Amino acid sequence: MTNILTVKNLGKSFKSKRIIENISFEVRKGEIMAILGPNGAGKSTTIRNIMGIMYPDEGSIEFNGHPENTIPRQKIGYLPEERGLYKNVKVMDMILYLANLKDYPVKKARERALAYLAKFGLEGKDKVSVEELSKGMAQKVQFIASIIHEPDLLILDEPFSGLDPVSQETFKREIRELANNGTAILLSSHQMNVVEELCDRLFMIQRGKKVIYGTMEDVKNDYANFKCTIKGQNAPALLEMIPDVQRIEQNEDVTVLYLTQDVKIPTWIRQLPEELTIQELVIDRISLHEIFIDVATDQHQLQEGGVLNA
Ligand SMILES: Nc1ncnc2c1ncn2[C@@H]1O[C@H](COP(=O)(O)OP(=O)(O)OP(=O)(O)O)[C@@H](O)[C@H]1O
Repeated sequence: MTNILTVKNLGKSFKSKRIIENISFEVRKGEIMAILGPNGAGKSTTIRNIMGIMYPDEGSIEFNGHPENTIPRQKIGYLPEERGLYKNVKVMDMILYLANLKDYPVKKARERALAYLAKFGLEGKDKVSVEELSKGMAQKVQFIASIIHEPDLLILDEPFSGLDPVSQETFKREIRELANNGTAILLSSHQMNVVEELCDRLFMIQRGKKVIYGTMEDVKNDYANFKCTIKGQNAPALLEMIPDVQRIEQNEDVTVLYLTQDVKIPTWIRQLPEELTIQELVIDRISLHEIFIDVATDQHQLQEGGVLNA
């Protein structure tokens, strides 16, 4: 697949503090790539460097074959983390103003804006001023503004925050459709269930450094260890006898045993102590949400270098 964006060995410091270090990844045509990490990990700093809002101290950024200083930024769409639209301007004027900044034909932008407003349930809001919109409505308008000019690369920083579940579904559908039509999408989100469902690949960053990079499938295969949930009153001493357990969590009569990476489930089940009280038992893999928590709290034993091949 064609690389639309190539980020190589990006590094940035503020004063003497290293914020991001050796960040390298690609975003390909037609894919949804997630950039994930705990608060303060360096996601927005990475995005701001890509957008040319700040300049990297080290490394390079290439977009569609263009090096950093010649990137045609009108082919990039950006929904920033900080939402901001001019308050006393009409919705349509706002969208057309932003389309014009991207050198996009006004007539075409108006047609697209009306179609998108209708798609997002905002028919008739084109003549309303931005300050009359609810937070979710304003976010939809800002999303429309970020895609109005048919960008090749779309960068979405926390696109789902503040949206109700129905609007989240609408956004998810639209983002998938844009990718299916060839847009390369880089998306930052803290909602792991949405990321798991929507994204093709992910890049996880912690304290400014890459910790996981790969397809959703590879990440799940390599990091989503099995966990066993047992319902029944069991003494900690008995649970601690069970082999291949990395961590035990107990909450009243529910115990979750987090298993080590290469455990063979049929063999493991046969080793469970006879005395164990089992009213219910479920074995499944941990979710991306749990992988994230493990990585962010340094509980996961990452492989050497901690990185998958993307
Ligand atoms: N202009 C700045 N000056 C100094 N430090 C900064 C500046 N911008 C960001 N930082 C620091 O850089 C680090 C990374 O911040 P960044 O906003 O990139 O994180 P993030 O991963 O996007 O976090 P969040 O999930 O909270 O949005 C933080 O420690 C932050 O305090």
